[in-house]
Amino acid sequence: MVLAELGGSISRALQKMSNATIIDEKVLGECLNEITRALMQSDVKFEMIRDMMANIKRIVNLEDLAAGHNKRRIIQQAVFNELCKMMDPGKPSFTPKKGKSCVVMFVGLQGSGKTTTCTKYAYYNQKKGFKPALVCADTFRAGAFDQLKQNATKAKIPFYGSYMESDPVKIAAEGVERFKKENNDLIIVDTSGRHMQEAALFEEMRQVSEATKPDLVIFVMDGSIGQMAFAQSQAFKQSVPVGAVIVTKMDGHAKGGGALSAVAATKSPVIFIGTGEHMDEFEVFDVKPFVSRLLGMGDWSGFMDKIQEVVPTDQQPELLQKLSEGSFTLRLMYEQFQNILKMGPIGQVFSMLPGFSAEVMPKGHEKESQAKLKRYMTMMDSMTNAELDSTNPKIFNDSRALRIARGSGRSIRDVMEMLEEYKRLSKIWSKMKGLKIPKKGEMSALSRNMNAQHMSALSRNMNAQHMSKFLPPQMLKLIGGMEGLQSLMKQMGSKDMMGGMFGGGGDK
Ligand SMILES: Nc1nc2c(ncn2[C@@H]2O[C@H](COP(=O)(O)OP(=O)(O)OP(=O)(O)O)[C@@H](O)[C@H]2O)c(=O)[nH]1
Repeated sequence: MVLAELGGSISRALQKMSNATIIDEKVLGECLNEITRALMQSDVKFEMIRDMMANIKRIVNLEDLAAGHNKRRIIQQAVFNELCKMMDPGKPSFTPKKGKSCVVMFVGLQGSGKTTTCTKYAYYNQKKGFKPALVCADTFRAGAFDQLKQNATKAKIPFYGSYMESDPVKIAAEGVERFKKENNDLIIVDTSGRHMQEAALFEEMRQVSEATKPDLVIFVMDGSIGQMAFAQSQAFKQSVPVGAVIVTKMDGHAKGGGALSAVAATKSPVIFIGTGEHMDEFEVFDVKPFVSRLLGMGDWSGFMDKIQEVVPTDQQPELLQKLSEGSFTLRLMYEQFQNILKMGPIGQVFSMLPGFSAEVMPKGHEKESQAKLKRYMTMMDSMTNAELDSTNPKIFNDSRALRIARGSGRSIRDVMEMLEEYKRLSKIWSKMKGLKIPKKGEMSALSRNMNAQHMSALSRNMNAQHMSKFLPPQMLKLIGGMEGLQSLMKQMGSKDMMGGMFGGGGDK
């Protein structure tokens, strides 16, 4: 089961529970059993699932929850929090600082994707303004140096290695010294891949670590190693001070559950995931937005960042205004599809939108998904202005549907499918109704003075008082007024309040 499917299964279990008239022990038990099954199928370690379930049951004590309490929301929130807790060791990893020389050492099993990931990491940070350099201390695999050299040259990153020298400790120490002298602020050391049984190679890795004194050791693991992940990452942690994890090959059929085990075994956070063989197929990993996206709840701050990036500045206030009025029209959907098509890695963007999970837009199916959007847009091109600006899907009677189908060369069934999609999205996005937005002029001033990072920092730094001003009154009431909001923000960390609150998988 790939992670997107895991998210889908958990969302469905929660949805099934939400559809029940009364939530009693039986309904809750069934929901938790389904979630347990889904996690087991994703290779999550049994002990972790057991603890997660015990915690949820402790938080959601149905007997203690008075009738007025919103049990659905409390259960969904508990599942969300526990999933986050599983992936969050509670302490951030070391982050390199520009202009200050730092050494990052990569370790991992043979073939896990270490060498590829070293270059991706260097390339990513180079784009952020660092001066990275690569040192190849993998003298074990013939061809490792060539591979690193080739990748480094492509990305114009300086590198160091040797065809002659067979002592990795010596190469590592020399490389680090040289790049320190050359004022490179991010010196990345690639080491040989190991098998768990090879005690001598583990010793060698320990010596490289001693010689280079890394500020951060990153454990690279293949996302598909499943149940073995716990023991393997633990073995690495026992030899070198692993401080962060990168999970690779998350684009394939990786079950991904092993990643959670690696977090538990190394007590270190996952900081990036690899999603392909190419240099830029590399994503920052952030727990709450990830879980939010996994469950199809959207990643509001990520989405806001994307809006800042791609929606033309003068269209931003209008979009937010319309959303705040709750008038999600077909025209708005059309415009959003247009923006999405412009935004690039469509799967990524889609999963940030409330209502779309990664399951809806699976990686590898981007072409089909793009074609679908274009098909919908062609049908919308055959609509009248009144139809596009209406918020009432009931106006689409048989004769209108037939006209649109004929006009666009599609079948009535296609038109119906597109209208169903509109209804589904409209329901989700209507939760934005009442969203307080900056006044006219303020938004463009805001965009002029702020970049995407500022925007997400803004939503991160909001306190409950600020947040309450942005919430529709009925939503504030639903979560128990200011007091409820404060405790919810404490539980979630304010960063993803918006994603959680406006998300599709949220309250019912
Ligand atoms: N699909 C996919 N392939 C990846 C990813 N990361 C690495 N690979 C591929 O995995 C294979 C092994 O990657 P390497 O970087 O050579 O692995 P390594 O861990 O350095 O190998 P050793 O030096 O033998 O330990 C290569 O074919 C890479 O292209 C990823 O995120 N997705």
